[in-house]
Amino acid sequence: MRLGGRVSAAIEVLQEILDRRRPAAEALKDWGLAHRFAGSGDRAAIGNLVHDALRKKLSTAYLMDDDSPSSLAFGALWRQWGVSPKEMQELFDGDRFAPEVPIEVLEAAAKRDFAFATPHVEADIPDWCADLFEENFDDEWVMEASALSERAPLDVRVNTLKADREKVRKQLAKFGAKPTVIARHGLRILPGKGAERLPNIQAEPAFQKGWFEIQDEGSQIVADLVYAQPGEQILDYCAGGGGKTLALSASLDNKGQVHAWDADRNRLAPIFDRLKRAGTRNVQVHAADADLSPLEGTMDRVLVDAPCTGSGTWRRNPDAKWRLQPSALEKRLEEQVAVLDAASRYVKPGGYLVYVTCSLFPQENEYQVYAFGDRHDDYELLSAGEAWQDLFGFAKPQPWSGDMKCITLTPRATGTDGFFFAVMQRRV
Ligand SMILES: C[S@@+](CC[C@H](N)C(=O)[O-])C[C@H]1O[C@@H](n2cnc3c(N)ncnc32)[C@H](O)[C@@H]1O
Repeated sequence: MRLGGRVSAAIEVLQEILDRRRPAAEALKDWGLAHRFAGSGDRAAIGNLVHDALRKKLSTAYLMDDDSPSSLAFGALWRQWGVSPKEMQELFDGDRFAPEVPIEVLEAAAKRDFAFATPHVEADIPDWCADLFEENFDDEWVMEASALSERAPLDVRVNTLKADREKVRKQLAKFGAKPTVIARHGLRILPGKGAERLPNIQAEPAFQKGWFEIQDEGSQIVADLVYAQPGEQILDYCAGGGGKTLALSASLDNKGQVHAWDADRNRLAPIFDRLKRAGTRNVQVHAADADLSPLEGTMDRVLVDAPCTGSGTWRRNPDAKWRLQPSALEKRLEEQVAVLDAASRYVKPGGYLVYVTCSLFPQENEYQVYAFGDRHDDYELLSAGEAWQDLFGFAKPQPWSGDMKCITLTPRATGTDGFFFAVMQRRV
């Protein structure tokens, strides 16, 4: 397919997503099934254009003065892919599958700016989220939110049980992998531009051998900050697919034990293959209906990687940004209260309760931690700073912290997905 056909396809898929509120991944998959002639390069390019259009949906619609799928796709082509209207006309010339280039709209858009736009438009977030971002990031909130509308890199965590960073870097050097700036065992492959796709590194022998896992640098950092020490007993209470379980297990160097549990058995299912590939011998997976009572009051550390809105991951899931409703936030808040209270039972006196989200809303973060402290006077909120200094030093990019205790990672501050981290110690 030529560029024109790809743009037509992206418009068609965006129509499905916006009119029928379908998840982007589903709409793209269906398009691929219905157009089997399209090659993998075509599908990747169409996917890129759709995701880029969704990332900057509001700001592009504002500049184009139109929020139709066509304007969003052309706007993305112009603003994010760097194709000028004139180049579009040249590239589409003689392509019978190409849509007509809205030349006048694009020219008018190039003359407009955000001087009269409400800030959430420039920030590319739903209007009801603006106050939440402002509360978190003060007068930097628009820049912080905008950073969530860029493409995300592909990060991997080197599995120190089987390899070291240099060994894996050499294997992935052909994709431009470089050591992550903060995470100690990470490598980063930068996102491509335009139609370029990220490499399928899971097809690499090094992946099959368990030398690395795909994991955002922010997720690696918060797992490292749990500060699991060899010989300890750790409970990963919301283990999901086991991303952090695997990192914790590597921190323990197979000495001590990680107990992995999740309320949802389907989410836990992939963990078994991943553990096997990683060569971990110290993870005990507990079924969703297992009786965990024998673990009560015995864990050195309990990690609550809580269910949340995921607002810190909007770079990767731009359609989730527009689908999120206040009612979903309310539901997550209730779940977080329940999960923190339940998980705290397993911490031994003197042990640590770690609370993590991939949200950037203070309601899901600091507010939850402070409210937990009000309900449980046997817990004290500690500063994450010492562990940070010990693991990463202070010369690296620094996370946000409003209270000098809890920390928040963001694409703009730390170059990672958005994550919140807090640690509380149970009094002896
Ligand atoms: C952010 S995800 C976990 C991601 C995972 N830790 C990782 O690093 O790949 C949150 C998880 O919390 C689980 N969850 C939701 N409610 C829960 C509850 N009441 N108790 C335990 N887990 C719960 C969800 O099933 C989901 O897998």
